[in-house]
Amino acid sequence: MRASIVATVTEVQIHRLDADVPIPTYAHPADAGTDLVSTVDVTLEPGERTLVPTGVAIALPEGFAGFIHPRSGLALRHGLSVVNTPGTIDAGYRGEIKVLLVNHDLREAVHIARGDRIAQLVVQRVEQVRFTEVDVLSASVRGAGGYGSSGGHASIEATTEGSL
Ligand SMILES: O=c1ccn([C@H]2C[C@H](O)[C@@H](COP(=O)(O)OP(=O)(O)OP(=O)(O)O)O2)c(=O)[nH]1
Ligand SMILES: [Mg+2]
Repeated sequence: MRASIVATVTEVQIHRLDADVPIPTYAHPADAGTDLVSTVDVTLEPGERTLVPTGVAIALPEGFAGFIHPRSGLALRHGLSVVNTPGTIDAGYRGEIKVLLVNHDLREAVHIARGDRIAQLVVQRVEQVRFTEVDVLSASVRGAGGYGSSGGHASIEATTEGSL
């Protein structure tokens, strides 16, 4: 019989700078992200970026960070994304969470209304490390290979001709 896994929930303090903003919740069990809303009406012309307030400030425990990701539906329908995706919310940050939105659509403006869900916040455990300088790094299988060194950038025509 499989042992049941009980998820532990980490409490995070939240302070609303705007009383109308809902406390973020997860839309479905096991969702990674909880949506953030805009507290302003704003229009982004094609290619434009703007910093959007969300009306919330949080106090993450040490050892955690928040990451602001785009919402895929808005990205698909409107080309709306986050410039610095994922935006990093440090555990020590007590200011208002803001989202640096960008309109990647080449033709259409994106209209954001106050209360619209504009991005999602993913809270994760993070590590700090101590860097130790060495003259030669430990060996690895990958070595310095990167930027497509493992292949996978052949055209679709090439792969359908059996070059997988
Ligand atoms: O999308 C973002 C990114 C950052 N922040 C806040 C929380 C974060 O803790 C702080 C600093 O972010 P970051 O380190 O990315 O910015 P920086 O340009 O390096 O500024 P700083 O010198 O203040 O660290 O700004 C946001 O509200 N939204
Ligand atoms: Mg920084």
